[in-house]
Order: sequence, then structure tokens, then C-alpha cells
Amino acid sequence: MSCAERPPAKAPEAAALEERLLPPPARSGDVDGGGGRRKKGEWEKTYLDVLGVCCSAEVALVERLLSPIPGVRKVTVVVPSRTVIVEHDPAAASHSHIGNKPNSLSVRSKFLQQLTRSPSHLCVVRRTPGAVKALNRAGLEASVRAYGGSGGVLAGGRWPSPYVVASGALLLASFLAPLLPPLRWLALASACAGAPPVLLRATASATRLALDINILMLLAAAGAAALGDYAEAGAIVFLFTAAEWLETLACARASNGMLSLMSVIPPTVVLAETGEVVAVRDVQVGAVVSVKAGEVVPVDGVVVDGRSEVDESSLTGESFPVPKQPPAEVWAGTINLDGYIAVRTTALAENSTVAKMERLVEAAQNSRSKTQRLIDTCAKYYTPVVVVLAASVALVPLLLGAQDMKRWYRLALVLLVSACPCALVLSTPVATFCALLRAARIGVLIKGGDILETLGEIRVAAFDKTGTITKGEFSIDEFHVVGDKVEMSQLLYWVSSIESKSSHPMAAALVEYAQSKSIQPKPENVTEFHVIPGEGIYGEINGRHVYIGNKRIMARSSSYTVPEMSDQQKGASIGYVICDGDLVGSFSLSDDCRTGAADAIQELRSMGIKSVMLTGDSRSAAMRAQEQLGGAMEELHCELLPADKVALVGDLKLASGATLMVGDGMNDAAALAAADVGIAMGLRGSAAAMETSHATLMSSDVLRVPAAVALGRRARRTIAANVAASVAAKAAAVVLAVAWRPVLWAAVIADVGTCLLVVLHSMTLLRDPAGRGNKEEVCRATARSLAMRAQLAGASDGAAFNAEVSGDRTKGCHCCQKPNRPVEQEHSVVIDIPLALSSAEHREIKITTATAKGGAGGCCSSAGKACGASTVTSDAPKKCCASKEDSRGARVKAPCCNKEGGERDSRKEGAQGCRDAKCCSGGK
Ligand SMILES: Nc1ncnc2c1ncn2[C@@H]1O[C@H](COP(=O)(O)OP(=O)(O)OP(=O)(O)O)[C@@H](O)[C@H]1O
Ligand SMILES: [Zn+2]
Repeated sequence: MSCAERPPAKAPEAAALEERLLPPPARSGDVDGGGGRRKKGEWEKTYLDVLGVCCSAEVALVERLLSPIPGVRKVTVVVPSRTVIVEHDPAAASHSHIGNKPNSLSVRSKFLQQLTRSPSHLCVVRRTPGAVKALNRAGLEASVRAYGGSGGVLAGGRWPSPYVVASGALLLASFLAPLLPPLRWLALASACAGAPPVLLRATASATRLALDINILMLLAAAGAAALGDYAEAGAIVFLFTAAEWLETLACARASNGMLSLMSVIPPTVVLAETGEVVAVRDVQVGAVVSVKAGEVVPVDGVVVDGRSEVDESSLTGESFPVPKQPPAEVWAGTINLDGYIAVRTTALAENSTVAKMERLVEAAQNSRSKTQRLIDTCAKYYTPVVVVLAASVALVPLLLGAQDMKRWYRLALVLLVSACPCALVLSTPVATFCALLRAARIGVLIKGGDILETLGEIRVAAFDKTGTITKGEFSIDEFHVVGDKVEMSQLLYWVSSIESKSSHPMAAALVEYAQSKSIQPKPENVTEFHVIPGEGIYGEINGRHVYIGNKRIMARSSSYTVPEMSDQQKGASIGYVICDGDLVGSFSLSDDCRTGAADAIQELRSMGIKSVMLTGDSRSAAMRAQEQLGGAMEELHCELLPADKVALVGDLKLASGATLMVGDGMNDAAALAAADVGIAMGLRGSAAAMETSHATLMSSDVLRVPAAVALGRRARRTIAANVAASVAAKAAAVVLAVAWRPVLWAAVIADVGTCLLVVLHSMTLLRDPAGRGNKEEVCRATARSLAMRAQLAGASDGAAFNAEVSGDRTKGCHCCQKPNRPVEQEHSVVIDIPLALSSAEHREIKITTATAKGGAGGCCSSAGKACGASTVTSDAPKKCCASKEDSRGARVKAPCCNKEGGERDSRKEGAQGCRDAKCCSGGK
């Protein structure tokens, strides 16, 4: 059996497969804590599809049934996806269930087939047949889900149960009763035919003295039959069971979406050196595995050999191939498209990004939002109140000797049917579930319904600059020796050695710069190292005490005053090197805004959200980013310490309301936590940020921020509509019954119909909002993919590349042909620098910019390179790299007003530095 060739769709021989997927118990039992193995005594999770879970009423039942099973620690019921997650001790469970395999071979082989496509941890499957049996005995229709597979029984195309079919057919036949009166008995038969599964569940919940929809419906049907309304009784049972079936289908679609997110990691990997095939969970950190074209990358790691393009959409939601060559990072679950790569593992399978993502999504879906908690509390009282009401409607008129008792009984039955708050209870979780799923698909991991709802309330968005608005890829503009204490080579050696210990984006640029001057860093010679937040770093090398950082660090470590900036240095970040109290070097570096950052901020503005920049970098660097954004930020705060950022976030919350903070999680973890919603940037960003922030952007596409806010708003609207619909439907059914006449089947339709409606309406959240086609996405994708390819191909000359991708610029966007129009906008910008450092500088500048802007200008200006955000149509004045005026008439020099179209030559100054910039978006 060759595991290397993994035919995902075909099911190889069942026995061989079982051998592979279900290792002998001895092996899984003796795992130790070492290496890639699971630790002894760790809990495992098994996922069950439980169709009988309809609303929160069944949650307690499921828990009661499963908790007593030995080895089961925790039972979690996810109502919207009808999933039960059983956490159990594999050792205990396997002890009591050795050889105890799922009963029917057909079911078993069916899901063994699914296992071929699913990850490793599935040996647990056979250890919980007890759970499945217990649930099925209570009529809950449970089955084990192949984790990561394409959905257990829930997978689409499931037919209605024979009970539903029989009930429907009999009911239909009974409609011929006017022609042949005895046929009316068929309606009663229809009720009986559909009843068994309902009866099973009703009994299960009656035994624990709970009142659920099954009991209510049975009572209503029995009542109707007792009153002689056989047709009504049949209709109640049939409508109820049929609606349940439809709802299951709908839920199946939603949860299938979840499963496709839990991507398809192969169970085995091939070690590159030996060709040996090992289970993915046994792969150690540092092992090199080979990944052929078309295969799924099985582990997180770095490419050490080969070259390929990888589809990362399962993680980032961005559907374009990303070129990879050493030493690029790759992630488990992404697809190697067209080349061979060897990957050195950097994390165990269970710690891979996709595994963490799975855990987060799962936890998010289990968490209850405040709306949901409120509704659940109301629902708890609703049912008993309505049942008591129904009882009094039946009994009081009887005691008073009313005439038309049949009418009163029917009214009581209508109330009884309306007593299940099913739709209301489902209104929030299903919508939240779908929205979270949608968010994950577009590469935004949101940790729960509460955060989703808060996202919809956001009024201010604060952005960190370095690594969030900008790429965090600095280029060194200048590097000087100051004084004659050291030589250049010595200085570069110190700086690069100490910087190799820092994770700040500037560090990488400085190390690279030294290497380009043939100086190799020697981090091992750095005896002491620490980071001074907001200032820079300190290191001891060969007995020297060296500080590297901004002007604050200079003030701290020397008696020098900050030298005047040269003209060349305006708009850059300036750094100083201080050795034993003497200023020995200075450098300047700059960084560019990310593609789409400007559009993201414009989009937020169009949604009525104010954008603010919070940066630890210098004022000039902040201004430069602002220029590149076309003046989109409404406030700039610079030279901030991490604590200043926290304080500012607090101020924004007070002044403007719900505040969103987007950061790369390096120096703004505290600010992210302080915001109402903190979004950490990127796959590349620290993994810790992913776990501590409220939400994570899996790609570096800032445009996902407005998308996430829009999704939050949509989710809130959907939930509100769901709640309104479910309340209105109940009210309408009762009003109709009181005002006109009690029609039982109408009440049933109002009940189960709204349930279905709520599910279907929530599922619209899974789709893209109307009017925002995929075109925009595709445009951006192609643009970026092309840009990256060009980068990899070493396109040294931007011109050729631009010509290739830009097509006919005058027509507008090359992919969607929308014209790129310059947009006039005027707004004031507040620039704020903390008082402590500079003289109180707080001024407002009126900036009018004409940008060929995404939203209004052409769908893909965000695509930058391809579509040319910088394109200016013929009627707009062309004044390349023009300067603009601030309100005082002072000229603010634009170093390169829009670089989207080309690359900046860092050695040249200002406008001359703009190579191929189809410029002037900043010009008036
Ligand atoms: N490793 C380093 N080497 C040189 N300078 C550094 C280093 N780390 C920090 N600095 C200096 O300290 C300043 C503040 O750093 P900090 O990390 O707080 O903010 P930032 O990353 O520049 O900006 P942002 O807050 O927008 O992410 C930097 O602008 C830089 O001048
Ligand atoms: Zn219900």
C-alpha cells in the first residue's frame, strides 16, 4: 500500500485502510510526551452528527445521555450544526471498547471512505459507539462524523425518512375523503405513521421531566384527533417531521461549509531524506518532508528545497497562488499547485496554524453571545407561560360552562403548538454560526458571537502603522558613520549582530543591508540583549554597550542632541547607533503602504467609521504613510509608547464609541486587548497574537477589515430580522386563532415554517453580499499574484512588468473595465504628537486629494499594480509628484506621491526617486 499516492476520492480496500487509519490500541496507548506524539492522559474529541437536536431543549437531554459513559469528560452540543462534541479519555474509552466497533459495516465503511480524506486523529471513532447507541436509543439519529471529512450523515442528498414519506402519502390520500368518506381514516393513519421518531424523542425528554417541541406537537396531534379533526392531526405530524427534515438539509449545507474549512490534511507524510512514510502526527519538528505537485502541505514549515506555487485559500481566503521558494513559510492545509517542494517542519501537527484555527472556530461556535443568552433566558420562561395559558384557555371556559367548547379546545391546542420558541432560539446561533463561517472563509477568524456583534457596532478604527498599514518591509535609504570612533565595517557588524536578535521589521532590513556590504552578523557574540519598547534595542557586543533606536533612545543613552534631519531623510524613519554613550552612526529607512490599505480606509469612511493611525514611529514616517494613503486617515498619532496606544484607545472608546484596533501584535498587544475588538494581522504575525486577540486576519489584506465590519453589521441585521420574524409569526398565529378561527395546521406552519425560514435566512450570511461580485476579489487576486510572480522572477525593471499587467490603462481597470475616476475629497486631519517629546504640536491640515480610488473610481484600484490606483484619466491634471499645500500655505513635500505604479529608487530623492510611478494622485 502506498500512502504517498493518496487518491482522495477513491476508497482503497477497507481492511488496508482500517489498518492505516486505526492503529492498534497498543500503539496509541503507549504514547509518551516526547516528540511529535500526544501526551499521555490527553483528552480526545469525537464529533457526532445528531440530527435530532432541534433547539436548546435537547441539549440537556444529550448531556444526560452521554455524561454517564465511562471516560467521557465533557459533552458540548453545537445546536446550529447539530453537532455533539464528546471529549473523552482515549485510554479509558479504548479500554472498555477494545474491538467494539460501530455496528453496521455499511455505516462503517461509509465513513472509512470519508476518512481517506481526513486528518489523523480519527482512531477515536471506534471508541464511542456507546455514545452513538445511547443517542439513537432516544431517537436522536446520531452518527460519528469523520473529523475533517465531508460531513457524516449530514452530507447533502439525504432522503426524508420513511416515516415522513409514509405520513405524507397517507395524508395526501386522505384528501380524497370527500369522494370516499372512509378515506378520512387515512389522515389518522398518516399521523400514526409519522409519529414514531417524534414519540421516541418525546419519551426521552418526558422521562427527564422536560417539555420539548416533540411533546407539544404530539399533544396537539392527539388533541386534534380527540376532537375528530383527523386531517389536522395528520397535518401536524407531517408538517412537523417534513420541516425538520428540510431544516436538517439546510443545516447540513452550513456545517458542510465548516468541514471544508477544516481542511484536508493528509494522514501521512513522506520524509524527504529516506522516502519513509510516517503518520503526520508523528512528524517531529525539524523533519524535512517532501510535498509533490497537487498534494496538500501536511505540516507548517519552511521551504528548504524546490519551487512552487501554493494555494493558501483554505487559510487566508485569498484565492490566488502564492509563489514559494526557500526560505518561504508554508502552512499545513494549503495546496502545493505545480512543483516539488521540501518543507522543514516548524510545528507539530497538532500545533499547526490550521489546527489552532479549527480549535478557535469551534470554540467560537460554542460560545454564546449576549443576545443569545438573553433569548435563551426568555425562552426558558416562554414555554411554561404559554402552556399554562393553553391549559387555562381549555379549562376556564369549561368551568364557566361556555357553549362552544370545541373552539376553546382548538384555541388551547394552537397555543400549545405555539409554545415552542424554536425559531426564536435558533435566530441567533444559526446566524452567528454562518457569519463566523463566512468570516473564516474570507480569512478573518472571529472568536465568538459577541465579538461579531461588536464588530457591527464599530465607530472608530485605529490602525498600527508598521506591518499593518505598511508592509513592514523596510529599505535602508542611508547609513552613515558619525564621528571617527568606529569604521563602517565595525558599525555594520555591531548593528547587524545585535539586530539579528530583534524581531522588529527594521531589524531584518538592517541585517540584510549589512550582508549586502559583505558583513556577516554574529549574534553569538552578543552577550546581552533587550528590547526597549517604543525606543529600540540594547545589546552588548565584544564588551561594548550599544543602543540602536530612535531619538528617545538617544536621549536615554547619550548626551547628544538630535541632529537636524537632512532633506533626504524627511519622510523616513531615522535611527541612531550609540556606543558607550557616543553617537557613532545614523541611518534612515522607509516602508511602503500595503496594497489596498488606502481603499480599506476609504471603505471604512464610507461606512461612517473614522480611521486613526497609532504608531510608535516618527512623525515624518507617519506623514509619509498618510501621503501614500491619499490623506485617508482622519487622525495621526505618532511616537507613541505601547502604553500611549492603550491610553489613546481608551480615549477613542470614550469619545466615539466602539473602537476597533488593528495591529501586528508585536508592540500593540495591550492596545489590541484594550479595544472593543482587537484584530491581529496575519499568518506571519505572531502565533501568540492569534490566540490573544479578539480576531485574526489570516492574510495581510487590510481590506478584510471593512469586510469583517460589514459582516458584523449584516449579522446583526440578520439576527434582528430573525427575532422579529419568529416573534411576529407566533403572534400572527395566535391572533388569527383568536380573531378568526383556530386553524391548527396554520399554527404548525407558523412554528416550523419560521424555524426553517430563520435557518435559511441566516444562511444568506454565507454568501457574498449582493452587488459585490467576486470580480473585485478576482481582480485583486490576479494583480497580487502577478506582482508576486514578477518579484520572484526578479523583474528588476518595473516598467516591463507594468506594461504587462496594466493593459489599456486609459480604458480603466483591465479586468472589469470600470473607468478609474479621480475622486475629490476634502477633510481635515489631526496630527498629534505626545507633548513630552516635541513642542505641543497639534494642528489641523486641510488636505484635498484627487485619487483614482477603488470604491468610486474603479473596482480594482486596490489592485494597485495591475489596475493602477495611480492612474489618472486624461481630464485630471498630470503633475507628477507634485507637492501639496497645507492650510497655512506651507508646502508639504511629497517624496513620491503615489508609488503604486512603480518602484521607488531609494537612492534618489523625492520625485526623482519615483521610478515608473504613474503619479500625482496627490497633485492638485
Ligand atoms: N530593532 C530595532 N532597531 C532599530 N530601531 C528600532 C528597533 N525597534 C524599535 N525601534 C525604534 O523604535 C520605534 C518604535 O518602535 P515600535 O515597535 O514601538 O513602533 P513601530 O513598529 O515603529 O511602529 P508601529 O507602532 O506603527 O508598529 C521605531 O520606530 C524605531 O525607530
Ligand atoms: Zn424546537
